[in-house]
Amino acid sequence: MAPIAVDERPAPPKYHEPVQGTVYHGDGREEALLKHLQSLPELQNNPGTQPVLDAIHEFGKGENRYLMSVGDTKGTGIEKLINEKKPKLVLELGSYVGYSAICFSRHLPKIHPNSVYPANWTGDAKEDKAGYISLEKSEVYAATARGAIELAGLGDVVKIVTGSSTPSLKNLRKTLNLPRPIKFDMVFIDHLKPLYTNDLKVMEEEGLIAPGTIIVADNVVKPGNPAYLSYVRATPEQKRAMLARPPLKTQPPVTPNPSDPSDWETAFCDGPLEETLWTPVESDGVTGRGDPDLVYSSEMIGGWDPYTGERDACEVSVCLRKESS
Ligand SMILES: C[S@@+](CC[C@H](N)C(=O)[O-])C[C@H]1O[C@@H](n2cnc3c(N)ncnc32)[C@H](O)[C@@H]1O
Repeated sequence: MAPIAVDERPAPPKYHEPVQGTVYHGDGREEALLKHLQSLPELQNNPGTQPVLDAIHEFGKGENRYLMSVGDTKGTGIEKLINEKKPKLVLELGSYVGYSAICFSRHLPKIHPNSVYPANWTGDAKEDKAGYISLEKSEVYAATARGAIELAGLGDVVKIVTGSSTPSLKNLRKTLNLPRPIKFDMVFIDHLKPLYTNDLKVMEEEGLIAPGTIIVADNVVKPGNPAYLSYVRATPEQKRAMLARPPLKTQPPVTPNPSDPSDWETAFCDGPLEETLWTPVESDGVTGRGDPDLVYSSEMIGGWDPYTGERDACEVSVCLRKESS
């Protein structure tokens, strides 16, 4: 595993205290954000994507306006990755108000100018499809995201699917009328932290993740996700041994993050895999066994929360190959 890629830029200014344990979404701020964006004269008439991202970020600086977006520092690292790896089909878990969807999807039409985007997809398996599919549980947040994405001129490029992620993933091919196999080139996981591992396993089973897919998981330092890191850093042998054990009916104690930040690079390489035998209730009864034979190579991209100045990172895992068991 490569070391944490250090972001050389200074930490962003601190606009809010850490929000954990407080109400930091769902109190009307997302609807207020949409109204605000739609009221700004400079965002009407195709302003491009950056002014919309800047306006979302500015709004989030206000009192009780913190937004749980990926933000600029981690976002820039992922944008670099997109421009380097040139994914055609990108899947996101957790749209929220659309910041990451705008930030990442804006590169697709430049990289793949001749491809067909979701607004014009047909069922034709031979079609040269590109696009950004984003899953969001909340109708309210999805409405804000759609509005912001329209203002950014990306309405044809991004498709938001509302509903709980796990059943949405099970039904995704049908919902989007996509042929099988349909592998996504990149997946951005940024929804409910305990769901990361179960949903990753569901995507493996559904063939949405396969050799070549790059998976970027946000917030693996703040608040952290030891079970997820253990899964993507485990060997096929470790995963097979784990699957031989019965599923857990209750959530086991969550393993804490390492106390020394320099340990992040190697932490969880032999981590709490047993925690992934528990399926959160939010999975709506869909249990993922996953494909233990998939081999990943992982590294972290460092950055900061865009408003609190807390250090955070994304785990970038490349699916290298499928080992025969
Ligand atoms: C951290 S925010 C996403 C931020 C967004 N990716 C960005 O960077 O702009 C997490 C989002 O996941 C959504 N979410 C939570 N549980 C979900 C589930 N089971 N299925 C789909 N979305 C879910 C929340 O409603 C919230 O909008």
